[in-house]
Amino acid sequence: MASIVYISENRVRELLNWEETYKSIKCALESVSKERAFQDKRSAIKLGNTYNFLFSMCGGLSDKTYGGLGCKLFTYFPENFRKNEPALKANIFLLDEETGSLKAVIAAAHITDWRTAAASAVATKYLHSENNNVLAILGAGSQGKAHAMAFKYLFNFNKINIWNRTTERAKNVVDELNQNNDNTSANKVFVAYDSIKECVKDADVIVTATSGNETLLKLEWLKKGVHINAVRVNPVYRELEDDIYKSSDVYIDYWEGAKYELEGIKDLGVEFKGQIGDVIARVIAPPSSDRISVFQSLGMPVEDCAVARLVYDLHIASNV
Ligand SMILES: NC(=O)C1=CN([C@@H]2O[C@H](COP(=O)(O)OP(=O)(O)OC[C@H]3O[C@@H](n4cnc5c(N)ncnc54)[C@H](O)[C@@H]3O)[C@@H](O)[C@H]2O)C=CC1
Ligand SMILES: O=C([O-])C1=[NH+]CCC1
Repeated sequence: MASIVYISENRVRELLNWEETYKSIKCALESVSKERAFQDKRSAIKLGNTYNFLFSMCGGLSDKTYGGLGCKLFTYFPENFRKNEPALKANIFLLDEETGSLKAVIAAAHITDWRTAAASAVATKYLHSENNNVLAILGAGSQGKAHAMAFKYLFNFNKINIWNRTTERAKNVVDELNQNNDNTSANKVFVAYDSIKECVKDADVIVTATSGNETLLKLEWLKKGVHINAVRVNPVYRELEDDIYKSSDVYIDYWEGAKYELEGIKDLGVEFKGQIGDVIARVIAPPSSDRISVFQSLGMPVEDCAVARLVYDLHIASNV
């Protein structure tokens, strides 16, 4: 029996790059439109009388380059910050597609950040073709930071505004991103804001990536034709006010998840236009440029399979 490979968070960080992550996630998103994705909604188990959860996301993606079979197990323990530990801990179990044997266990917190940011980037590419000058990000946590890096790299926005509930955190993240981007330029690309209204005022694209229960974004603040990637996943609380959903073209990643996790948005009378993969595959049209578009992201099991396969192949190729 072949030995089982373990790939740590540090090793994943060394291996991943935005070009390949983007391509693997585009493949995963498109696969739902081409019957190459085998997956269901994520399962969630509440752990007794706590706010702790254990989730699983299992599936298979059929593709020569990015195909994989696997399952991501992750926990969300919101009180972990008291122990100086991240709330989300994740591992992907990658299985052999021929035999079902376990091939690798891959630490997946970084994968989750990067693949989610890459999914927003693919959605932005296919739903919003023009004017990528100013990006606004609400939330300077792991997702907010990964989105800032991905969108700078993949689109080259001239200005990336970042708001966080505590401005101190937004400033720290902005300083770190500017340092890594270009230490010498007087015009810094990343700018911290303490007002959401000011942060999004000139934005062509917006990302919302917080974990609070408040509605953050108002329709009256938005530019015509703006594209929004709404990353927060919660069946009850939403970061965008209801009027935004009602006045926009709303796209999703996969129907199986949306049926269960996005009921609250459907209850507003919003009809989803379809899956991003259907736009990539030209089964449905993208929105017209004067409409507000929303990508309501849930995160799909096959995204994890695609990036796990990528990480595994890169690890094996550079480990000989
Ligand atoms: N769509 C997808 O595929 C995925 C979505 N997510 C979602 O992304 C969101 C962010 O996750 P992470 O960045 O990993 O978390 P994190 O814990 O690193 O960051 C959370 C952010 O939310 C902010 N926040 C907390 N309470 C707030 C409030 N009441 N008002 C405004 N901001 C508040 C914090 O300041 C922080 O910036 C979560 O809602 C999570 O469910 C996470 C992974 C994948
Ligand atoms: O797809 C994913 O991994 C997650 N979605 C929401 C929290 C984590």
